[in-house]
Amino acid sequence: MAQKLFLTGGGGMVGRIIQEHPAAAGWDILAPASKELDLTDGTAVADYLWRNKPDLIVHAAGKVGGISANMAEPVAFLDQNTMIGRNVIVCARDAGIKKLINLGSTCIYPRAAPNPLSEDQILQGELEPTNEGYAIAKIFALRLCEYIRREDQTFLYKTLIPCNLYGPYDKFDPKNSHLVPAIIRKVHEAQRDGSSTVEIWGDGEARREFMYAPDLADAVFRAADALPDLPDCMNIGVGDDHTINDYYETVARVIGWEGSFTHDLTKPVGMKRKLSDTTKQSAWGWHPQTSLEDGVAKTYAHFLEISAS
Ligand SMILES: NC(=O)c1ccc[n+]([C@@H]2O[C@H](COP(=O)([O-])OP(=O)(O)OC[C@H]3O[C@@H](n4cnc5c(N)ncnc54)[C@H](OP(=O)(O)O)[C@@H]3O)[C@@H](O)[C@H]2O)c1
Ligand SMILES: C[C@@H]1O[C@H](OP(=O)(O)OP(=O)(O)OC[C@H]2O[C@@H](n3cnc4c(=O)[nH]c(N)nc43)[C@H](O)[C@@H]2O)[C@@H](O)[C@H](O)[C@@H]1O
Repeated sequence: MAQKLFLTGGGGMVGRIIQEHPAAAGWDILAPASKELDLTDGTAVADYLWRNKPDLIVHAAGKVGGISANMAEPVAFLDQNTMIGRNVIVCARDAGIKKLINLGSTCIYPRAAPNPLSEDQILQGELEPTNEGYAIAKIFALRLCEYIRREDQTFLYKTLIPCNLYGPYDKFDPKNSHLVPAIIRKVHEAQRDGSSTVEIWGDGEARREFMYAPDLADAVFRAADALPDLPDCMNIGVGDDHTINDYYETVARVIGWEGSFTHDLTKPVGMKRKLSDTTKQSAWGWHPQTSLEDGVAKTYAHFLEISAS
């Protein structure tokens, strides 16, 4: 009899990719959309968990977006993600569910923390203002898992802290895109329209670490089978980063567009660098397998599919 997995955020990029991972076939997955189960409704979440009693929860739901979305809606990013995190984690504990994987984000690290960012730097300094609300909500959920474990070690509530992610089912709308899907759309449209230039936000010298989301799904299923051995929180990353300009060059190469780039220095740039320390991940014996070129090519192929449909 397959174990029951309650996956929050099943309709999103990470959630859909988790359900497409080969290991998903070994689980009986419950993945209600927000219209079926609004995770901001604590009573509904408690009722759902008591009725379904999953063996494991993977918490991938949230209000998620890139730098401009975070700057535009700090209240919603803080309020919704805190409510969702509290309801999923506390209601799980109250329902006696013993296994939970919570997804954090490397945006929780102090903006001035020396890179690479290690897990012991959490709360050791001011947060990045452009996504402070979201980061506070992510820190809240991470600490909530740790406190529950501190009160009762039988609750295996652990947090995986992914670096920036991209991949199929990403958000390509400029309103809430992260960098990679934003570049894919801009360069694709420049090629389609015969434009010779594409605009980069900022000077392009900021650095980011982006991991292909299917690699995170692989780490999640590996973690599901190894929860007792995991630390309370662990970065999940590629362990190397590139400048924003490099990402634009890579996407242009993959798409085959040979134009040039301009820089809009009035645009927000966020953290100068956000590279995760993958020492714990390496000790755990896992590393992502997808190169940036391959990941971008697969994401672009998916983008073309959904654009054509
Ligand atoms: N994308 C990144 O670069 C990145 C980096 C690090 C960490 N993460 C983390 O990874 C997780 C997944 O991110 P993602 O990129 O997959 O996000 P996403 O594509 O925006 O998906 C988020 C999902 O959360 C669900 N959701 C939002 N509010 C909800 C509510 N009130 N009730 C129920 N469900 C709700 C949405 O469900 P519906 O579609 O049904 O509304 C959506 O499917 C998040 O925890 C995020 O913080 C993401
Ligand atoms: C993982 C996510 O990281 C997010 O921070 P963050 O990496 O700056 O979020 P991104 O939106 O991926 O921006 C990454 C970097 O790319 C630059 N950039 C250049 N051109 C563009 C563009 O066209 N669109 C976008 N979106 N960026 C662009 C942007 O200025 C910033 O320095 C947080 O806001 C979220 O909360 C979350 O934590």
